[in-house]
Amino acid sequence: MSTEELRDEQQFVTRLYERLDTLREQAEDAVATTMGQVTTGLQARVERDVGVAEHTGRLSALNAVDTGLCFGRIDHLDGSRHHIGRIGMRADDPQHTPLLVDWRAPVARPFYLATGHEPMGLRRRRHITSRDRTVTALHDELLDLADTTRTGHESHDADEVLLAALGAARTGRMADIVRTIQAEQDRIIRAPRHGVLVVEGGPGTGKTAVALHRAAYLLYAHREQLARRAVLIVGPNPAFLGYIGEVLPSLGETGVLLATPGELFPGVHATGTDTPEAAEVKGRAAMAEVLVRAVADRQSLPEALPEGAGEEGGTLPEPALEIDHEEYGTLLLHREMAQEARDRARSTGLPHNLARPHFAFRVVDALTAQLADRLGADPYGGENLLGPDDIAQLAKEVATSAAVHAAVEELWPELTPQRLVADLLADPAPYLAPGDAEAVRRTDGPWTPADVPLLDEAAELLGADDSAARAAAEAERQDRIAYARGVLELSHGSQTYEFEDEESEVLAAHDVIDAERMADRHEEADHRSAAARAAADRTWAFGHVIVDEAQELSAMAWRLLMRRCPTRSMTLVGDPAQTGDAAGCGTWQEILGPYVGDRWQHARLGVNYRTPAEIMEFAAELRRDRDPGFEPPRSVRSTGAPPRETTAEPGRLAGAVAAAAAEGRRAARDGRPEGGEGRTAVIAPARLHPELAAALPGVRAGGEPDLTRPLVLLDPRAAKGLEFDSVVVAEPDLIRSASAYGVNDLYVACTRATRYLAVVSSAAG
Ligand SMILES: Nc1ncnc2c1ncn2[C@@H]1O[C@H](COP(=O)(O)OP(=O)(O)OP(=O)(O)O)[C@@H](O)[C@H]1O
Repeated sequence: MSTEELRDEQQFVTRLYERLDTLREQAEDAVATTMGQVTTGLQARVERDVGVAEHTGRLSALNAVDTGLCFGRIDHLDGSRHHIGRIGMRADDPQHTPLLVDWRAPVARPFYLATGHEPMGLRRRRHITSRDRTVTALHDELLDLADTTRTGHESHDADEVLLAALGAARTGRMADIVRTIQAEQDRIIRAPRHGVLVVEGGPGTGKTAVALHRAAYLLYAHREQLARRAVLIVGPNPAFLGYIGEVLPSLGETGVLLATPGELFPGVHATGTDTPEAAEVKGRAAMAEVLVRAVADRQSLPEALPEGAGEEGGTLPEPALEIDHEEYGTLLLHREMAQEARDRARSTGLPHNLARPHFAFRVVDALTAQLADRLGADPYGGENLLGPDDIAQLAKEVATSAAVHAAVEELWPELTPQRLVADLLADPAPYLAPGDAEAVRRTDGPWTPADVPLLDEAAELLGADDSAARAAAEAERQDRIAYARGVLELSHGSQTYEFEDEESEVLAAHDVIDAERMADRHEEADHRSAAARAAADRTWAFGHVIVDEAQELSAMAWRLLMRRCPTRSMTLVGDPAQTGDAAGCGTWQEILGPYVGDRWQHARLGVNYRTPAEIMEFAAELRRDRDPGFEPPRSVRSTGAPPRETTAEPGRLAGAVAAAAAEGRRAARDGRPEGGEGRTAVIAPARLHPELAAALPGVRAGGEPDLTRPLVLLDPRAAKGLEFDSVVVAEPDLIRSASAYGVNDLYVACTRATRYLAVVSSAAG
């Protein structure tokens, strides 16, 4: 190995870290100075907030990229070269010479795509491996086959760096793949932002990794728009979100909201669970229609008055609502009057709560006319004796009457989504077939994830009368715009935090933003990040939405997500063979057709980077019972070790699982020159957890699993999207056949391991 090359590279990397430290210090100073500014007046506060947000954003990006700051170099045929890293950096010289190219910059692309066949102008590609700030290895690939110069670091296996990454001990937290993105993945990561892109691929093909790197890429390429509108990433459960939560920060990106579908209705914590039947019924597209009917049914008409009631003291000729006006005595709201008011209110096309004032207005109008007839009637049969002023006064007295308010409330109540959905679930019989109604009936208990799309749909149908709040917000915004004009002058010299590669310009604020957009940015700086504000706002429109495990979402959940993304700029990743939830939709066309017709793109990933070939073949065989032609993705590695299948004596399951887990932990640890004990998971049906937890060291049953512990116990559904060095699957037949699971869940469970899989069944007996 050429020590000279290594030394030169180390010198360069040391220089990069020195520059990083300087930039960091500058950002820290800038944060401290800006925060310490004594401000008086709104303009000064806005200026300070803009500054603090800008500097803290830059500082957190700089803090996050310390590990593996620079990981590659490309040498061009013309003799020029670029170092590739997590962020772009320029030297502190008058020319701002580029030092490090951001991996997302177009200049960096050949690092990921060039091959001997298509070298893209490259002579050589170098992978730089470091530990902390020390360069530990170089791997060079020669792309110009005519080149005879050698560095002594030529890699004999082009996949050496990739295989080392794949074989590394797992930590319970997903790592980024920025050093080793493969060509098929790179094309998806950098696909255009607009439109819907579906990424399909079997287990371990990098769908999640690609989706996260795509988010980072889009935030880089469209920072202005996406920083303001934020990116939403939807994942199946909280454990999964915890598992992927560090990838984007390690790429210097924080403007992203991670959420499960059950977390997308602000103010509601969906802690309950549904039976599979209930979740399936609640997820059907037909529930949207059910909610429309439920709302319409709450816009009611007067029923016949009881015998003896009414003006003449006898049965009324038609149904009417009796209203005891505080001053004028009994008023009668006839069914016909109410119907007319209801028709007019409905014809506005407004949501229920917003149409309510229209209904109330008509009712007041009709009752005023009734009262005027009564009070102003000419005993000699002439015209009504009341003038317009008298009638206006009467209308006021009708409109402010508590009794009239109560009548309006009875016929057209103000509704909250929570009340509507709770009432519907308590009494679903009028809307659903008997079996379905039985499945969803619930009179109390916490909200469930499947309730959330119903609540959101209900919120759409009901609307909230927030006109006063909106008017106030708009007035405030106009103020900010006025002050932003002043700030733009002041920030003449400030730059966005693209201190990047040579492709991107160094943009001064005044070049790219006008006062209005600046005002919006100030609003963000004022309080929270766009992602935090988006989390609290049901009507937020995200700049881009990424859905992982997209095959799990119900039709109702899709309706919710589409509302959050009116531009339909979305990336959906999933694998229909891993669908567990009965509410999960059918084909992509069925899912997307109602929203975008056939205008969506499809990309497929075909290489499994996680699961060794032997384990993958075993898992695929499980599916072939049902689907004889099933072909899994091709594994990039093989270990030579087939999965271990053991049978426990009756009553000894826990002991056998514990023994397999202990062996799994050894397998996770052994033969690692770089150290690390790895992670092991026992995946078993939830009802076995108490018994198994008692036999597994340091493991608890119930609660959110802590994936950073060396050994965890998981339900098959909770294992979705995760990975471990070693996995023990307990009672596969139970997973395959239990009503709560199915063969897809067993397939998911068996494809989580990077090294070792054991399957433990109880002997029949
Ligand atoms: N190019 C790559 N370089 C290094 N590691 C990679 C690469 N692509 C994928 N991996 C690794 O492969 C593993 C599987 O990736 P990921 O979880 O994204 O797959 P997936 O398709 O979402 O799987 P599943 O559908 O089973 O959840 C992860 O450890 C990921 O880091």
